[in-house]
Amino acid sequence: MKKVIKNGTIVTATDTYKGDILIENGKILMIGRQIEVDGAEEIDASGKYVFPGGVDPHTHLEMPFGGTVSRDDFETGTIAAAFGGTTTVIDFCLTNKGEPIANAIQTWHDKSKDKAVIDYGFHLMIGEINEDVLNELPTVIEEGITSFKVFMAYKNVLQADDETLFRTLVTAKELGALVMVHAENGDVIDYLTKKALAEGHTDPVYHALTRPPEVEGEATGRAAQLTGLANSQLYVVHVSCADAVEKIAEARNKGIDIWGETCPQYLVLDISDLEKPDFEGAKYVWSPPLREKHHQEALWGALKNGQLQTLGSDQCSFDFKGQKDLGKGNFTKIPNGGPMIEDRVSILFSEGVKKGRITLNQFVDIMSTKNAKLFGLFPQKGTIAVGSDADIVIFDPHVKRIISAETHHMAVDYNAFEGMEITGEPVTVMSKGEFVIKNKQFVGKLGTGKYLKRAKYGEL
Ligand SMILES: NC(=O)NCCC(=O)O
Ligand SMILES: [Zn+2]
Ligand SMILES: [Zn+2]
Repeated sequence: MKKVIKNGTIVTATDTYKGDILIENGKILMIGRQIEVDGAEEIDASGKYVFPGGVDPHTHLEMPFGGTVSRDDFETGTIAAAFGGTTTVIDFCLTNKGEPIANAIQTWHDKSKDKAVIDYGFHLMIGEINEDVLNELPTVIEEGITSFKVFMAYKNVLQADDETLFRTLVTAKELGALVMVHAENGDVIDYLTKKALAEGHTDPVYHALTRPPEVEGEATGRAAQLTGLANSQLYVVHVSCADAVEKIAEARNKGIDIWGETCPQYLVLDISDLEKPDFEGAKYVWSPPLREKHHQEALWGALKNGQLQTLGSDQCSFDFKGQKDLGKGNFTKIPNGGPMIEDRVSILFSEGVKKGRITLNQFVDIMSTKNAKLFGLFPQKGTIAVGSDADIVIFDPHVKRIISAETHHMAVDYNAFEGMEITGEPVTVMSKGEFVIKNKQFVGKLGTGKYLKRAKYGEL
């Protein structure tokens, strides 16, 4: 059945205008001033914004980590994402050294199939480069996994060495993939954490104190230099501090093809959250860690002036009770990660647009369009245009609400933004023309979200 979204203010990364949107067979068929179609279902968007669905380029759903598994899976995670106005996620497929990559990818297909309510793609983690890996990568690209992730931290677990990073950059250039890095100096962190524990420092705040901004700045600068040397392309995930922003800006000024993502937690939370009593600081343990407050303005400034281009959630949720408490008495055993998928879009709108830090069009670009472009999904995703998937968010820009675990839709037992008042909320969310959220109620079906084969980097 055809649908028409009527009387809304359509906002894309470049334009803001009043118009109606006609949808048929999952696609946007027409955009115009007054569209009347006999028999079409009409959805009134008067007084609301109509955005392209958010594209979250950074999630870890049902991911094994720190001796446990992240709580939100492709079912609860994508439902929560939809409530928050996100209609596409790109999740990290982890690999194990010595095991075929094809097995790892199959594991991620098994986790997601018949569960997701919005579309999804995968990035591939590269932990080693050898002949077997090199032989498999062309097939990986053919299967639409066109971004490779290298961890420069988590020594003895996920961390890759510089040779692996460099060879990944060289190979990615040849194959048309975008390399993503978790940029922290894992060796220095390893030294600092052992020293802290030896001195008897076990509280959650030591997670941040043993991963200072310098270790992120250093790793970001190193990755950027290696990208220049390889004449390749790099996307730095979860940038948390001014030190890393400076390195990205410096590299961009030199003409290096480098992009930077930050996350909502770094824009609104700070290191003082890690000092909360009764082990509550563990709720805020993720990597890179929360920083001193002044870093927030550097991140907002970088989003405004284009030195950072995207917002990912880095969703990797663990319950406070039963998971985070694995690290009671030893901060290094607290599983790293937090629940962010649901509030990513609304926090950017409320703290960014409403507070005048970014424009409405920048907001759409940062939470959706740029992500779709960088990761080979545009214009199928990331915009409102004739022929694009009808992934659409009808957003009330005036409603005020308090974020709380009591009302969120993630499976996890706390919300990192608990008690924060924000303005603006998705009311209705469509994936490929079908309602997933209708008037703030979940009406979607498990399994309607499908795997997305993505285009090569730069090939639109
Ligand atoms: N960010 C975090 O602490 N956990 C998820 C894995 C990662 O992105 O490093
Ligand atoms: Zn990371
Ligand atoms: Zn992550």
